[in-house]
Amino acid sequence: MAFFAHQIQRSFSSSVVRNVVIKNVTIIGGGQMGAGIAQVAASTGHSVTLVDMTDDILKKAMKGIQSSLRRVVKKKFSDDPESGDDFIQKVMQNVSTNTNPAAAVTSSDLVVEAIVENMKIKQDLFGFLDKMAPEHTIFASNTSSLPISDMASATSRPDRCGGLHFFNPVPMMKLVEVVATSSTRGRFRSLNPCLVCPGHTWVHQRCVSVCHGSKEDIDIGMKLGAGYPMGPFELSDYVGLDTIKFITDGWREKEPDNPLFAPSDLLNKLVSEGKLGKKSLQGFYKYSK
Ligand SMILES: CC(=O)CC(=O)SCCNC(=O)CCNC(=O)[C@H](O)C(C)(C)COP(=O)(O)OP(=O)(O)OC[C@H]1O[C@@H](n2cnc3c(N)ncnc32)[C@H](O)[C@@H]1OP(=O)(O)O
Ligand SMILES: NC(=O)C1=CN([C@@H]2O[C@H](COP(=O)(O)OP(=O)(O)OC[C@H]3O[C@@H](n4cnc5c(N)ncnc54)[C@H](O)[C@@H]3O)[C@@H](O)[C@H]2O)C=CC1
Repeated sequence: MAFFAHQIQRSFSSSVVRNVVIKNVTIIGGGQMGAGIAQVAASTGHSVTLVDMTDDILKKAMKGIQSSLRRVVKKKFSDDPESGDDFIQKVMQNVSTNTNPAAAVTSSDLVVEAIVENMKIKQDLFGFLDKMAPEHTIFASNTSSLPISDMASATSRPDRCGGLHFFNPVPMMKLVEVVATSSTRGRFRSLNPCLVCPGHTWVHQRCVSVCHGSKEDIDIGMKLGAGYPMGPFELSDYVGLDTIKFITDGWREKEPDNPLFAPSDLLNKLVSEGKLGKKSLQGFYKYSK
């Protein structure tokens, strides 16, 4: 988890940004990714404001952070549970919540958006926050698939916009893709200038081909045969089927003839029924709370 501070501060190295000390971090979107990013930022001593649309969502996010921290301290403080409790308390004190994004960015050094995977909604958010946040504030997106430069174009600070693509579950995954744009490249140090994660096509292909084999067989085969921790259907449920659909629909718009992005009736059906995966307790599989 020390990764967060280290990674962020080393990555944003434009002349505008180089001397900014990142202390106050605002995360917009308190879903599975936003809550995880808030957790790692708070665990590394940052003062975090987590923003979402309702208090209920934020309450759920805070509960999720607390239970994830309990899992973390069980290992980290296995010999000293009291220190583990202190750690959880300190981290939780570093996180506040707000349903008003304008108020949440007034003293922010870094904003990370982790809202729905939709360009228009992300652009509207960046455009709005641009008017509210101080000049030095860096805007980052956790997008899985959308071009950062298109989001940056909605702001007056394209040289201070980038991608910070965390992986799910954030507290466990050590990889963060740092995405530069043409305005930041050279000045914005990028660890891995990967713009799009082609792994999703693989997941998508499996969705299209489920009619040729059971999902259970495919998942078990990939776990036993390829050593993956989750099979493609389990992983899709874990990521969220709405997110998977947003990603693949976006790619199809760009490359309508590419068979890799052909629509999946099964995926569309599940999403239209509100079966979004683990977060809604039903997707390809059923889950209990
Ligand atoms: C969509 C995008 O744009 C990009 C993406 O993110 S794609 C998705 C990338 N993520 C992956 O591929 C995840 C693949 N899955 C995995 O790595 C693993 O299944 C997993 C780490 C999620 C869970 O591991 P597991 O062995 O299957 O289950 P489980 O036993 O519950 O967890 C293993 C450990 O991780 C811990 N853990 C799991 N999730 C956690 C969380 N959210 N917070 C804290 N700890 C967690 C557990 O407490 C457990 O700890 P112990 O070893 O001490 O028991
Ligand atoms: N789920 C995953 O495995 C991964 C997702 N991502 C990306 O992270 C982003 C978020 O994904 P998830 O956390 O899975 O989604 P999610 O559906 O769990 O959470 C999104 C949250 O954003 C909130 N929200 C939506 N619009 C908002 C707005 N205008 N203002 C404030 N809050 C708003 C929603 O209420 C919801 O709580 C997406 O861009 C996704 O592509 C990136 C890596 C992995």
